[in-house]
Amino acid sequence: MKIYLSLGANLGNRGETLREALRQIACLPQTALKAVAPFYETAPWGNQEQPAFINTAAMVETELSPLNFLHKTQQIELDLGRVRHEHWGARTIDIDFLWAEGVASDTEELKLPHPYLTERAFVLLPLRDIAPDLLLQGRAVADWCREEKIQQQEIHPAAELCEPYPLSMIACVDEQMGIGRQGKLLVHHAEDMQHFRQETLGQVVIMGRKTLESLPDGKPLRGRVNIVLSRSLVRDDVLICRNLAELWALLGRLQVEQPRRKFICIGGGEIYSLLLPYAKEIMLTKVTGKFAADTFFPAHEEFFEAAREARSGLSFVRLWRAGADYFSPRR
Ligand SMILES: Nc1ncnc2c1ncn2[C@@H]1O[C@H](COP(=O)(O)OP(=O)(O)OP(=O)(O)O)[C@@H](O)[C@H]1O
Ligand SMILES: Nc1nc2c(c(=O)[nH]1)N=C(CO)CN2
Repeated sequence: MKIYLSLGANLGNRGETLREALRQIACLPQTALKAVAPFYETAPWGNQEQPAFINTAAMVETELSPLNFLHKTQQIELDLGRVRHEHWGARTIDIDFLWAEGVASDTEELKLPHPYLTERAFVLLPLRDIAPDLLLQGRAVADWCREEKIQQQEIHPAAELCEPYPLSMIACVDEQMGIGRQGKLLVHHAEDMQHFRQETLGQVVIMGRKTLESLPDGKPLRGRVNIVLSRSLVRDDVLICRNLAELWALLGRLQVEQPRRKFICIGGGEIYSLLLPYAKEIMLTKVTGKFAADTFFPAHEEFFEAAREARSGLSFVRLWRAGADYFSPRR
């Protein structure tokens, strides 16, 4: 069954809370996350004495019953720290059911379609991004969005990543998943250098301090936006993020500037481990042999092999996170 959801947050790290909620929804049993709308910054509706919200919409396909699915999303709300609960008031996270295929319900616990579905721009505009033709009371979502009372409500694209898994990773590994020894790559393979260049050129690369220092002359990579995750580094030829919250804020701004750029993590070991939970794609170059590495690429059982190409004695493997094949329209 298809279910459309509305998600909102106006306390804490709003964007990351929404992405975490989406990741948890994508992991629910018998459920696939199929579409996620861009995130919007929205003025509070109802009680206006509260901070602005970030809102989005999502579509899942689930074999769970609507009530069972509702209980699961309520548990996710609790896990993400939703404590205070006043009607139409501030919240860390709110997950509302908007519409479920073939289901009408009018109990206290579950009202479907959602009673205010056609009243609120923060619900309708994200929904239009993923389901413009969905019929609500006989009218398409895109048509509802043209209503004057919807047009008057304050809502703007948010400078936020909307994809729950926004990152790619690229690495060259030996047979033991080793990536380096004593701060250096295990092998230098011209074909792999060419592949790395091709995959990263024009994109945004994210690395740790040690990886930056291991680049030729310790300089940033040309033709790419270089981001370094480091608590202490000070220099002005790269963008520096002190923690993940700063990284998400920076990537959100970069995505607004140029929506089609990829965010590619290029290492090293600690940064791969830190960022793997947010990756949807891994590009691994596999080298035959064992090179006594002291640094390794982390375990990644939640990924499956989507493509493989053998060239010049190397295997170029593309892995994809299971369940991360959702659609996310670009603005
Ligand atoms: N379509 C629905 N989606 C989510 N919760 C619903 C729905 N219909 C009824 N409920 C019930 O509403 C309660 C949650 O209400 P909540 O306080 O989140 O509403 P609200 O978000 O403040 O208001 P609104 O639903 O108008 O946005 C839960 O107990 C839930 O069982
Ligand atoms: N902009 C905006 N306003 C709201 C929201 C929300 O998600 N976005 N949720 C509310 C509780 O239902 C009340 N008001």
